[in-house]
Amino acid sequence: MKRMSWLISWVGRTDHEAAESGAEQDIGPIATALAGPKRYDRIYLLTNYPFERSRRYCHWLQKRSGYGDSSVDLFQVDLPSPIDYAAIYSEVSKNLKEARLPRDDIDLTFHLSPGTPAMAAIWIILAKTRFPATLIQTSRERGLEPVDFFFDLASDFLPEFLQRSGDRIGRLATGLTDTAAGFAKILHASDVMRRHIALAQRIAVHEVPVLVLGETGTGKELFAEAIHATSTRSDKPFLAVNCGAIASELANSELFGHKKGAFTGATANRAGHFREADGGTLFLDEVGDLPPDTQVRLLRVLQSGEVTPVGASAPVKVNTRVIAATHRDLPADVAGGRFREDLFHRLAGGILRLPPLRERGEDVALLIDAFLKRINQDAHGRPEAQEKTISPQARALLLAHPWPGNVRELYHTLVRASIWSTTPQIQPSDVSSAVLQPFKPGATLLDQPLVPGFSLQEVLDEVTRTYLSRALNQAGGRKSVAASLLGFANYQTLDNRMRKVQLMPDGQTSEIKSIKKSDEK
Ligand SMILES: Nc1ncnc2c1ncn2[C@@H]1O[C@H](COP(=O)(O)OP(=O)(O)OP(=O)(O)O)[C@@H](O)[C@H]1O
Repeated sequence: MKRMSWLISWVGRTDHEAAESGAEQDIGPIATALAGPKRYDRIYLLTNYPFERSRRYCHWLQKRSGYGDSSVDLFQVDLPSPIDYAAIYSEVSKNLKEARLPRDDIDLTFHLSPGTPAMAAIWIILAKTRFPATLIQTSRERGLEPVDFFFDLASDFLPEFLQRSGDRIGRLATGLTDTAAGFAKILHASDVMRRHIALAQRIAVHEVPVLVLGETGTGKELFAEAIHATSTRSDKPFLAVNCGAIASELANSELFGHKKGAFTGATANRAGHFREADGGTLFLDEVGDLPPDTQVRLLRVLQSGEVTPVGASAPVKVNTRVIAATHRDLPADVAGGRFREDLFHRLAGGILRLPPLRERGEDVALLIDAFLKRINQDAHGRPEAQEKTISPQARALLLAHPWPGNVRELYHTLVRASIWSTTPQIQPSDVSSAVLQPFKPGATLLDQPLVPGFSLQEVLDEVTRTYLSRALNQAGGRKSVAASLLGFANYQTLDNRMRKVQLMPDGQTSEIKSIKKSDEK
């Protein structure tokens, strides 16, 4: 495909004056640009001067620069003032959109010099965001020169900008009531969460990638779903992928697809998750676990908006928003060379750092009540079910616990406490039995009361689950490493044990999937 090049510019005062004075020296910025070595296919001029005056300028320009009638176009743009930034931005954007820009087959060049400084500033903003373009300027002293800005608006400035404006909105919105629907599932009472929700709502409407950092179980996936549901992509797919659970040799094919025959076992074409989520959002959980070559490919996809399936020669366009998450200390991984710095910046179009539950006591209190209500509702109608309440002493124990597994752990502790308690009111002893702690002689798992409902198998499974999860966490999700930490001969043994105790590859128990289902109701 032959690419065309267009020069786009305002017609400024000095351009008009140059044409009107007929001076040979001072030919004005546009004619100076056209005197350069580059030949454009189209000269696209905007004017906020009387149209007739600018039309006469165009005739002069064509004659002077040797461009034919058909290659110079003039458009009238009405502005209330040539220094009204908002009007310049919206009128120019409208005009360029009407010209069906940006287009793959057209290289745009914006000329900064003609017009007011406000007009130049808007060209820079448009070139760095919605209408990617080369920037040039001209001056009497130096003639034509390119303008280089070594920054990327999305990765260098938006995170800071969003953080600042999000904080401001957060402060203004203390007591926020109009939380967007997608965020309603995120139960919270703390100011810190309110601020994060306000920031996330703001990020949601921007088309930037998002990085969600936080300990396990802090709600990273819940935020990702809410951001998707609040974005313009809400009617398109939301696909969650746990990168830590993908074998490294399959990561490229899983994410970017493959062609039939690309490798042994590739018996059919595969679209890959990027294309499966086309138009929507791809949630890359545990992104820090991606192998180095997949990190390179991911960066390329984010830069170009194209994926090249394994074994394919031609790239395919995709329009997939990425929200990435990890419980790892990603900046430390960048410093240690385990995660690419350029990818980190690219992913961090918006950054959310979700605080652990132990730093938000008000949320624990609210979540206890909300989860207990949900547990009672879920149990309703079962013959053995009893409506449970919680004693003040048991609640105090829950409030004092540090919750290393955060919200997920709190929910499961309440599920266990309500199943294990034999009375309608959950007592402190039920809570201390239900809280999972590292296996130590004398700890609660060894002190379980032998009462109806006790099951030795349940206790053993719980111990197994705890150790498998810890090993998977410590191994960053790599099953073979986790298996050797546990003293298993191979990862198949780990897989078998995980299946037996219903532990999902991401360290969740299968019960948590059922919370997600009930969340979706
Ligand atoms: N503020 C909250 N309100 C209600 N439910 C929550 C909240 N935070 C988390 N949860 C629930 O806790 C569970 C864990 O949350 P989520 O999966 O989003 O955490 P995560 O940070 O992505 O965890 P991981 O790092 O282990 O993948 C989910 O079932 C989620 O619905």
